[in-house]
Amino acid sequence: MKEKKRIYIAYTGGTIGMKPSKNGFIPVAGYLSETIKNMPEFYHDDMPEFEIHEYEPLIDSADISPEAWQVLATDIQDRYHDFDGFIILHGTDTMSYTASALSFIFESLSKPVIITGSQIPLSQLRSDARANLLNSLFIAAHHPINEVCLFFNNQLFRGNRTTKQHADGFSAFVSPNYPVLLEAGIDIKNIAGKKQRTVNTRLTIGKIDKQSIAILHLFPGLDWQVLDNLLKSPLQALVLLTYGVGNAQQDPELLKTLKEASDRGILIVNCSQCLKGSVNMGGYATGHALSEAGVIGGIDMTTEAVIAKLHYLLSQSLSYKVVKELLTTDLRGELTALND
Ligand SMILES: NC(=O)C[C@H](N)C(=O)O
Repeated sequence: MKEKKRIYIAYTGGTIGMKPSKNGFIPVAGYLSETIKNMPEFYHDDMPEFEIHEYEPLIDSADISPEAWQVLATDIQDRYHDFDGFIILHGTDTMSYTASALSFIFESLSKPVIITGSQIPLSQLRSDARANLLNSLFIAAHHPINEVCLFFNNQLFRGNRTTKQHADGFSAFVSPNYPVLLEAGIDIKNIAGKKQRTVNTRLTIGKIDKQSIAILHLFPGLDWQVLDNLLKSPLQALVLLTYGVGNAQQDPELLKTLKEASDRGILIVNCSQCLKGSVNMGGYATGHALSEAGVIGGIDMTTEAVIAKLHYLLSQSLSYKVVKELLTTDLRGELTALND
């Protein structure tokens, strides 16, 4: 008989393992593992062996942080040699941020890492957790894609390309600018997943700390004083959510404020408010003016990927120039390089 693959499950919290209480769903220690023990399908002959490591405390993913990302990455690094693949059980609210952050922190990943969760707890009727976890385990063992992936509602995505699009539907995630990697239907269909041999080399991980970053969503009538105040705070980077392909109001006051901030060494990244498509500051005069003011194009990265990338890059000892360059460089498949 073929030896079974071994999968490590890092259980951080989220709805998947929650229990109903009089104040709504709450994470309860031991509850998820107990529920799984009573589900024979997880022990089917075709399923891999798995070990669940429950974090303490279990959290709602609203409480995730760069410090917690570092703990998670170190945990996986410590167990890297003992397992064939890794699953992270996580709340959906910030799942795309964690998937993006881990993609950057893991600097030499050659085994599958799949992050998943659910909209309804595993123990509840009509839960999506059973399918999400069963498929994640099955895929990690039998269809490994050696990168940080996110599995939800029968689709395996590149983690750093995802965003949460639905607050209460089962199709909670989309990958607006990159195709689905695998589709779980009657068969597991490979769409854009790159198959590579799983090798047991050492996993190198990078440092990640909390950095001073802000996001500003442009809208008609935005008072520039608000932006000015934000840029006066001890800020390292600002993500500017602009219109369409990266356009902003053609107001000299705005451009002057941005130019001064970027001259002071604040990184200003231009991301579109649109879900799909890419920033191209050469497209319109309004966008061109931003690039003249020192604003960096976020290309087709999700806001989650940009935030994670900024936390990661600013945690390395890199010069402003190098960080600026790496922001627009494809590090882990998070952006479509302009010549692709
Ligand atoms: N579906 C979920 O997991 C939502 C939950 N609030 C969380 O993100 O932890």
